[in-house]
Parts: sequence; structure tokens; C-alpha cells
Amino acid sequence: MKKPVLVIKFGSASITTEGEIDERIVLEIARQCAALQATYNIVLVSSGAVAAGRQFIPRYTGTLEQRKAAAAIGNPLLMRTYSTYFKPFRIALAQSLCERHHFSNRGQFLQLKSTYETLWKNNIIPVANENDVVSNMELKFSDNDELATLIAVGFGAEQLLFSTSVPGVLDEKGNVIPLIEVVDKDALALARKEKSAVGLGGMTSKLNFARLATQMGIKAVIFSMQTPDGILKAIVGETGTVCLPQKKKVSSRNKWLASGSLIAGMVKLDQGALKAIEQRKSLLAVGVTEVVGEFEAGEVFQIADKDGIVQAVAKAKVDSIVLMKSDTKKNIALAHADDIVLL
Ligand SMILES: N[C@@H](CCC(=O)OP(=O)(O)O)C(=O)O
Repeated sequence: MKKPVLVIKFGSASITTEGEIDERIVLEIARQCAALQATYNIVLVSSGAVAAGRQFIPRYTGTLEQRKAAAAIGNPLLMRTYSTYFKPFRIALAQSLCERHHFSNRGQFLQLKSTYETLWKNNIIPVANENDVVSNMELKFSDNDELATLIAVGFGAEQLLFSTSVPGVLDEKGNVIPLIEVVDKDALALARKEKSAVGLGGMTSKLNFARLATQMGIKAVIFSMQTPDGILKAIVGETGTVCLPQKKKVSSRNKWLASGSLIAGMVKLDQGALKAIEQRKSLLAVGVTEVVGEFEAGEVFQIADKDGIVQAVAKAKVDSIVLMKSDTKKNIALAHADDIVLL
């Protein structure tokens, strides 16, 4: 029988201490993955290249150029550390540096898939990271939370674990919320706004991606590697915040649409347009209040309410640039009802 896929994402803050890769944490990742390898096909998505490499760049201020250079320095250091600590468990690792087109282009995604399958057959664990060295602002993933979600949705993972610097989603008193049944507006409001000094994502990003993953039937857990046996406990829901998978049946086309939507831009709609798509009507450009990012006709984009909470995804009939021209906007159908998936 085919093993279920498990995607575990480690944020920069969760695997580094004072800019250095924390070897104690990497050893823990290795030990716990070794215990899970017989049960799961594992993908590790690891940040930390920039954090590990930036110390070698004098007067580092975090410009995009410096981040790219720091990633080029830090990625091999990161992989060397991972390999060193997995070796005693007789597990070899493979590096997978990903770019957006590896997911937006179906053919390239299928290549990636077959490579991972070959690795798993040989008991090798792929370690994915964004290929920062060649990613400019237009091409980049928003962060590795997005990359991990793309991989989880694309591979139909059973679980998606996000390791972060706090032990889960916290309530106002700072206590971990153990269970989120549906990642809705109220749940998203729980996300604390601040991010760690070294990471890109933050809790809002994790919950937004947890929302998409759970809508696609994947269980998502937000936890910390500071918790003893953090990964092993997160999988069985004994630590962190568990976001339950939704029971809806999602066709593979709609899964593809949903994962594709992570790639392109987003439109925010007024109330009338949101209501119309809920009633299974086509989306007219007149209801668009804001366009975030860019997409072309045929690409998939996200549809959000005024607060940026994603309500649906759809395949565009026109380029986003057309929407910017308000004089021509009124009569244009942006997406056909059949090409809209409500989340
Ligand atoms: N690709 C970058 C990580 C970017 C990123 O998403 O960071 P984080 O929010 O810490 O997961 C790196 O390896 O440093």
C-alpha cells in the first residue's frame, strides 16, 4: 500500500538560534523523522538558508540582493547540517530548490512529483526550499508556508505540519488553542500580527495556508520544535494547534485550481459580487474593489472579501491588468461560474 504523504515545514526562527542553525533542533528533526519514515513519505520544507548565510555578508541590511546572496551561502550549510544529523539514522536527504513555475506549469510539477516518488522509493527524504538565488520579487513564493502548502496540496498529503517559534496559535492570554475546527474569519482574527526577526511568514500566513490545506482535506498543525517530541506529538494532535480537514469531496481539478491559486494574484470583492458568486453566478469585474498581484487570462487567482480572507478561487478569463483600467471594467466577465471554486 502507498504510504501517506507528510509535509513538515520548519521556519527560520524554529531552526536557528542567534543566526546560527541550531544543531540540537536538527538532531531532533532527524530522530523524529527516522521514527516516522516507515509510516510516511516525508517532505521537509526548510527555511533557514538566509538566516544561516547572512552572517558572512558584512553590513547585511536584508535587501533582496543580500537575501539572495545569503541564501546561496546558507543553503549548502543548511543541507550539510541536515545530512550530518540524518546520517546516523541511515537516512540520505535530497535537496529540492523550487520556483513558482515548478507548480504553475503542470508538466514541471509532474516531473517534480516523479522525482520525489523515486526518492521515497529509495528511502530518501526530499528537503525543499525556495530557490531564493534566482527569485526576484515578481517570481517568489510569498514565503515557505506557501511552498509547503503547494507541495501538500499537489501531493495530496495527509498532514501538513508548520513548525514555528511559538507552540501554536495563541489566545489573548497567551495560551495555545488546541483545536480549530474550521479556519474561518474568527480563527484568522486570532493570528498575532508580529513576525519573528528572521522569518517571512508569521501566524497570519500559517493560518491562511492552513485554511486552504484544510479545505482541500489536509489536516494542518501549527507547533514548535521546542516541545519535546514536537513532531511525533503534533501528528497525533497532542501538541500545537490542530486545524481539522474539511470533509468536502474535492475533485482533483479543483485541487489543482486551488493550488494554482497560490501562484497568482488576488482580487477583493464588494458584498454584492461575493453574494453573486455564492449563488453560483459568474464574477463580473465591476464587483472588484482591489487587485493584489498580477495574473493572466487562464491563470488561477484568489477571491477575497474586503479583509483579504480568501473565499474562493477561480480561473481568469482576462489579464488582471485589464481590471486596472476602470473605464473598461464594467462589462467584463472575470471568471465563468464553472471556473469558480468556493472555499
Ligand atoms: N527561503 C528562505 C526562507 C523564507 C521564509 O519563508 O522564511 P520563514 O518565514 O522563516 O519560513 C530561507 O531559506 O532563508
